[in-house]
Amino acid sequence: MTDPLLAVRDLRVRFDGDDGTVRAVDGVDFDVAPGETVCLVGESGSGKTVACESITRLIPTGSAEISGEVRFDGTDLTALSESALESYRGGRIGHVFQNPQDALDPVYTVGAQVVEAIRIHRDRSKSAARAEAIGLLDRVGIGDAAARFDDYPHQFSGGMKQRAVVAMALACDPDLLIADEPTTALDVTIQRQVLDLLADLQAEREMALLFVTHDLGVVAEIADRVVVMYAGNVMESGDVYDVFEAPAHPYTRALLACLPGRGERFETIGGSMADPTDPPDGCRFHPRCPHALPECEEGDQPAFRAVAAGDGGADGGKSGSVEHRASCVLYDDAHALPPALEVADD
Ligand SMILES: Nc1ncnc2c1ncn2[C@@H]1O[C@H](COP(=O)(O)OP(=O)(O)OP(=O)(O)O)[C@@H](O)[C@H]1O
Ligand code: NI
Repeated sequence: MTDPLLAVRDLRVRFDGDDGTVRAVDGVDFDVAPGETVCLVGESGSGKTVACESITRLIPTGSAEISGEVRFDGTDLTALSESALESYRGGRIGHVFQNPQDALDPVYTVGAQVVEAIRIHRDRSKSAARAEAIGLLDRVGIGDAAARFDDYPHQFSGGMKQRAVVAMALACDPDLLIADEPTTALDVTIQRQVLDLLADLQAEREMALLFVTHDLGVVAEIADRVVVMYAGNVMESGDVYDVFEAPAHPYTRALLACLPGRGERFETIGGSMADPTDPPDGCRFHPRCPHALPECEEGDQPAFRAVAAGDGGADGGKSGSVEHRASCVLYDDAHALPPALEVADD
């Protein structure tokens, strides 16, 4: 396959808290290829945000201990100094967060903030940057962008603020856009528009998109590849088609069974998220897993195994470049269990 643009290996992020060490991300591996859309999914608290924010070290390192490798276009970002990393942040790597409010400064006009996002990494005259900013605001769907340029954030609706934040993230034409639940804070009707905008921009700019969501409907729609996280670990990853057609890990199956329209029931996963200060041994999901075996309770999170070919990747070639892998003993050589073991009644 093409060399990944982003390769995350054994990423671990720990916070020291009053109640002990929070193992927010506990050995995560995933890749994002150039121009690819990768969705990170998982229940609340599974470590999606922390994993994304560690890529460009947006997490203050004073409070967190980050280890592992984050290779972006061949450079290990974890080894860079703060100032070297700043040239990536908002440069080749753009970010869009859940709440546009947090990304905009209320005391500056929207236009000035887009100009600033352009000029921080690029040598542009004020007038050239202004023209570029208006073009960007227009592109993200802000009507009459030249007139709205001098508005303050409070004069924008929530959806327009998020569009402006997207414009800022695009200011330096990033190779990778990281969007962490970018539509969650918006009204439902607006969510769709912002999602469509991101999908269009991704295609038009051939930009890779790392998209965090817990909405599997959105994943099915936009992802090329899906990475399923639980309790700071990746449980399963693969081409979105393979993972949705033939979810391998019991956790993924349980998540998918929660999707309306999948199977007979619309259910929730029983039990609660593992305690990040004291996660269970073995597979983090075993206390909630309907298929747990005694060996699932011991040791580390199981190693990744390739999920048997031909279990649903019925398209044969299409998804051939992305390996479908699961961290589950059921895919271990010792267990020749049929991978199509059902969780939901579908
Ligand atoms: N600054 C911090 N200090 C201590 N613990 C933290 C900090 N930030 C996150 N955590 C903990 O790390 C774990 C992972 O959090 P994270 O926000 O990455 O989850 P998430 O998958 O993004 O969830 P959500 O879907 O709710 O956004 C949680 O247990 C959270 O409480
Ligand atoms: Ni989050």
